[in-house]
Amino acid sequence: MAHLASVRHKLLAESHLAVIAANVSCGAPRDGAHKGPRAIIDSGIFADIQSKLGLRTTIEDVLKSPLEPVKNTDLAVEGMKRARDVSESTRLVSEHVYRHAQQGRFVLTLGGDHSIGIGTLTGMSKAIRERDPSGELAVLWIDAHADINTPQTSESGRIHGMPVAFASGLAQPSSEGFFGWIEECHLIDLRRFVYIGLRDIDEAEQVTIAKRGIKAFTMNDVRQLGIKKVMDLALGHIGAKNPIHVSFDIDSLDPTYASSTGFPVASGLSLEEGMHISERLSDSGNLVSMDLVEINPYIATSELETTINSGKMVIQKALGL
Ligand SMILES: NC(=[NH2+])NCCC[C@H](N)C(=O)O
Repeated sequence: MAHLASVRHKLLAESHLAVIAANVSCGAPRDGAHKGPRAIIDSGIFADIQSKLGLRTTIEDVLKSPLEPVKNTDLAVEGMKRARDVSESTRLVSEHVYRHAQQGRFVLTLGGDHSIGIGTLTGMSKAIRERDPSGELAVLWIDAHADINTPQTSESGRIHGMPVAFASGLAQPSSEGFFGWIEECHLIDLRRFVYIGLRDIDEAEQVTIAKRGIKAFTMNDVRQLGIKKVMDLALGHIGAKNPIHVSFDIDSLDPTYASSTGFPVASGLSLEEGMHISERLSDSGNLVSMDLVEINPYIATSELETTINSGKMVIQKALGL
């Protein structure tokens, strides 16, 4: 039987894979990402994982019925479109993630647009702090986009471009209280945060990354250094002991491997490079949770199978298969 490498982390007490279907698309301008989780689940990936790894696998939907795009809530509140819906759905994601992580389970959250990262990062941060006060959560953000806009800097007002800002405290709750559920104990520390795959960064995001000294490997860096060296440096930056959460946006991959997504950007990671990232994380023994986001079955439908297959491969490698 294959070995679930990540179970080695001391914080993972149970042989239990908690899959959270974050069927949320209100953070993105286009509808459809809320169908991403089912598309992945229906591919049969978990039956495979369960039988090969002997893991108990549970699957939970975050929203009973996905919120429909509602025109009149589409107006921006203090720079955020659909603030109420995204605040509420990410709060639910955070609670689900926290509940499982607190029990020592590996948490895999399927998106959904990337706003759900607000929920996964905050839920994990809180759980890790409680379980091991000396161990701080580290985050690897694999993405074509930096998703670190604040409501003030965002040109689109879409919250899937803001999760890193909300989860790190750079973005503040609105005066009406949206995202007011995020407390100090939920926040991640950007000193233990690394980007890989960036190639479409807004000007204000560039400034934030430089000003905060956030570790970032763009696609140019990946081409110059090679993915192996990039992973050596990323893991070195994080430190050998800290538990790791990886937030993998499918659009980090080149559109050849993943075009069923809302914001594909040319010249991305090859599938092999994506799998290398997962494999290295699994081998580190420190991976405790993962997101796979932004698969949108309504886009490039003829390429959906390829996109899902790419998603499956990066998940399987991360779990040690
Ligand atoms: N998760 C994503 N696909 N993010 C795309 C964000 C695009 C742009 N930077 C924005 O803030 O609107």
